[in-house]
Amino acid sequence: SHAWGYGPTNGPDKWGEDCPIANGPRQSPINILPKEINFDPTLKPLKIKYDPSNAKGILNNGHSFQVDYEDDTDSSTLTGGPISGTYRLKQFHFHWGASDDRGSEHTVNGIKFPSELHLVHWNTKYPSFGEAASQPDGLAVVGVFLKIGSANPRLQKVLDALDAIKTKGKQTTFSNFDSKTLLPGSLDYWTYDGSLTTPPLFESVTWIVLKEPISVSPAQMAKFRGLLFTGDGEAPCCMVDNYRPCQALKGRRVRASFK
Ligand SMILES: COc1ccc2c(ccc[n+]2C(=O)c2ccc(S(N)(=O)=O)cc2)c1
Ligand SMILES: [Zn+2]
Repeated sequence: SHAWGYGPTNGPDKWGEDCPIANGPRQSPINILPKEINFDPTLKPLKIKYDPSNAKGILNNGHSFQVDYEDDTDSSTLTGGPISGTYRLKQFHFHWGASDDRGSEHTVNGIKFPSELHLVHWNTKYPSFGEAASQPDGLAVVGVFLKIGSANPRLQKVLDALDAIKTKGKQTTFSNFDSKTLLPGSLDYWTYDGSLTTPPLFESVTWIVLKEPISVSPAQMAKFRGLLFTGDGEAPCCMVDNYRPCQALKGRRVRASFK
């Protein structure tokens, strides 16, 4: 089977052929309708503790780019919020569009943002990320919307590394980066039970989507769009529109940590 992607022959509408769970009961992303969401007073505040020295490298994986973290100790963790126990930061990555009118995976009242950041954490009750990735309580992903505005200085170090990883499979060292600086001022969030938004689409993710976006400038968005889905020597295909459309809620409840 040809590898999955975001094109007309291997995109989200085709993923169900290799991944039947694509039509499962807890798929992501979803459209968030704030008016239909209940404030849940039992939800705790998010507790995020990241150690900048855990940043390892930055990789173009042919679907997005990701910054990978050392995850063999509890030095970069997510606790509190809707989750119980300790989840370790594994990587963060983005999804974005070919133009500013689309690119995010989750939407709010049907509105698409130009990009969405995902910080991926795994439940330390399991021995490794790979083990946790397929468990119903295995992963917790913090989603942050990017909104067009002034240039975001916190993104600059990530963007400056992209020239070195233009094509699929390229990676370079990326050290001493505090991904906490990517978060907005408020940690108010919506949360629901969902899935990975790319194959294998495992229904293993507690989604924690922050209400407040962070800013990104048009010039910074252009840098994301300068990456390629394709590898060296292949006909170049711009890495854009690497987002999955919203999936059916199928009776799931979305909760808010704020009034
Ligand atoms: C065979 O087991 C796996 C497990 C996970 C895989 C994966 C392939 C790609 C991405 N992942 C991921 O880790 C992954 C995929 C999607 C997301 S997302 N966009 O945050 O939902 C996060 C993480 C394979
Ligand atoms: Zn993602």
